[in-house]
Amino acid sequence: MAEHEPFALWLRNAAQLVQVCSKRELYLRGDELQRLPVLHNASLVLGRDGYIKAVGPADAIQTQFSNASFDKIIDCSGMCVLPGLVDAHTHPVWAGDRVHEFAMKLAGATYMEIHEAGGGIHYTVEHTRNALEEELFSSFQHRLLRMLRAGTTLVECKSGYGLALETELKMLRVIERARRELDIGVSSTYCGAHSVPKGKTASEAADDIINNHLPKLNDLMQSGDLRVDNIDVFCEKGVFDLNSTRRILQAGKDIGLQINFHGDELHPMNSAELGAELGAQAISHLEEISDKGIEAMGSAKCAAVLLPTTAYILRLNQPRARDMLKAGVIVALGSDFNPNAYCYAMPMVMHLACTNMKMSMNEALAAATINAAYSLGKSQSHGSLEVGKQGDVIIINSSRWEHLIYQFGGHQELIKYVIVKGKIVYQNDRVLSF
Ligand SMILES: N=CN[C@@H](CCC(=O)O)C(=O)O
Ligand SMILES: [Zn+2]
Repeated sequence: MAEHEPFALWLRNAAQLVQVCSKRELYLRGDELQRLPVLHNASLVLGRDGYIKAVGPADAIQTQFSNASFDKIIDCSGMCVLPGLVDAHTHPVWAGDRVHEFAMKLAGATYMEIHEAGGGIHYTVEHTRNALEEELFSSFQHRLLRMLRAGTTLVECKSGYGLALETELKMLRVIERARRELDIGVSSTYCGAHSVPKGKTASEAADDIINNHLPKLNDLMQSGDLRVDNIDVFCEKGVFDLNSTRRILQAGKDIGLQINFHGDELHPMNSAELGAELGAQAISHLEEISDKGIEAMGSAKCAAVLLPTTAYILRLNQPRARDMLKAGVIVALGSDFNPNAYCYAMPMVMHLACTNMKMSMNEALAAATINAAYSLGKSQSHGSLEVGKQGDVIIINSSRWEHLIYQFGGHQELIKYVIVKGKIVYQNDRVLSF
């Protein structure tokens, strides 16, 4: 079949083209992760509508598109083409860094000791409440650009440094603006239950969220002013207990939000069991998950969003990735970018997942693409290189894709192009020479 219409991009002759999925799978788990579909000497065509039109052997694509015109052709000889990376968990809108707390933690303070002394999330809340919306947008935009340069084309972004309605809405507006104006995919999460505001109990904070925050959010969503995809709660000892968590998540689900929350991070809370029961799309952290929780998440197809940077920085127990994979849990990865875990780069996250959580490189890549997209309810359109999917692609300057994980911190030089919805949004022309 000859193709005549003009196309946006022809990525041709890639040494490897890593599809991740080839049968429109919405997630990969168990044995499916042993081998990922990788085409050798392959090409990919992106349409002007931003979607993938063809993927296949270079000579077949050459024949099929011999009469077509392209806005741009990239010769990918010696390079690899992969799906854009999906970062399934970030807190990227805030003011005031916490480098001083990093020093305290290095000196032995725990995350909760700092939190209970009024630092941690509380410190960031204070600074974020005082920041102008424009300032928050500007620093957020800069962070998104850095994520993009590290290969992320779709990112989950949480509110949660307001706690009070006014600042939570300010953060969600900033996220909404980025979603509308910037060339990066955004999944927006309301995380008003990130911490219990000073002067309130968890139950009072839950009442405020259910009676005041969520109805307002619902109005703004209905009027089209705001799009919010997910609801999050920090379910943790000394933060939101299981009962308050359940009430908030259920109320969020009732207004159409996907449940995607923090659970079983520092203490076993039975969060995994709760999430499975409520039909959560995903639960993050899970360093302290129970055996029953693993089983429940596997059966419920609730994604486990593992965050290797958190365990690394806070010196926590590593999440039990191997047990989860063995039990058929859908494992995804996120950077957890926040003032505690200051890491933008999914290639480094994948590396840590391999070294510290004992995942294979195939498992890590699937977790940072199709499974991360699944955790956001977006794997129909994102997370793999298949015809009909959104054209989110990265091209790396290496003839074996595994270098993206192997070269710890090397992604800055390796990533040559980042393409979002068929548009080149980053091109790295850095020349490495002495
Ligand atoms: N654990 C709760 N929330 C964040 C940390 C946020 C913060 O410390 O500012 C996390 O996922 O690691
Ligand atoms: Zn988090």
